[in-house]
Amino acid sequence: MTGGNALDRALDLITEIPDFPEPGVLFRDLTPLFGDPSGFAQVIDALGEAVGDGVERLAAVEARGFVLAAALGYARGLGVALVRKPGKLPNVAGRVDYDLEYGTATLELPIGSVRPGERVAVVDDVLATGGTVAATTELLRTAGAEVTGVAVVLELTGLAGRARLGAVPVHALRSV
Ligand SMILES: O=P(O)(O)OC[C@H]1O[C@H](OP(=O)(O)OP(=O)(O)O)[C@H](O)[C@@H]1O
Ligand SMILES: Nc1ncnc2[nH]cnc12
Repeated sequence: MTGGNALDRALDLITEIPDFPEPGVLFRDLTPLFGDPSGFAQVIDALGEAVGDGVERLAAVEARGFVLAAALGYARGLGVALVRKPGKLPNVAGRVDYDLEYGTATLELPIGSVRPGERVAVVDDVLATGGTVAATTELLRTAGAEVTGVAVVLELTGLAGRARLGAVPVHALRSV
C-alpha cells in the first residue's frame, strides 16, 4: 500500500518476507523503518499519541520493542520496564511461558521494574497472536502495575491478538 501522508510513507517501509522464520509465515520486517530517520521519527511521534497522557512508565519486550520504547521514553520523559527473554536477568520478579506465531517463548520481568499502582503502557512493533503482549500484561499486573493500553506499529488482524487482550485498549498505527 502506498500512503498519502508522512506516517503512511513511513509504514510503507515495512517489508514482507514470505516463509520466514518458517514455511507459511509472512514475516513483517521493520528493519528498513528502524533505519530511516524521518520514518522512525514519524512512528515514534504516532506511538506517543497512541499511548496518550497519564502514563507513568512504558514497558517493552526484547528485542524490537526496546528500540521503539527507548526512543518514545526519551521523547516523553518516561522510564521503560524492560521485559526480557529468559536467562538474561539476575533478579527475576516474574516469568511467563507463551505461544508465538512461530514457536514458543518465555518472558521475564526484572525485580523493581514497576511500582505498585503505576500506570504502564506496553509498546511493541508487531501484534500478531497477542501472546507476547498478553504475557507482558500478566507480568506487569502480577508486579502490581495498572496496564493502561498497548501501542504497536503493526497489527496482524488475521491472528486475532486483540481479542486475547480483553479490555486493554489497543492502538495500532496500521492494521493489516
Ligand atoms: O503477538 P505475538 O504472536 O506474540 O507476536 C509478536 C511478537 O513477535 C515478535 O517478537 P519475537 O519474539 O520474534 O522477537 P524479536 O523482537 O527479538 O525479534 C515481535 O517483536 C513481537 O514482540
Ligand atoms: N509475521 C510476523 N512478522 C513479524 N513479526 C512477527 N511476530 C509475530 N509474527 C510476526
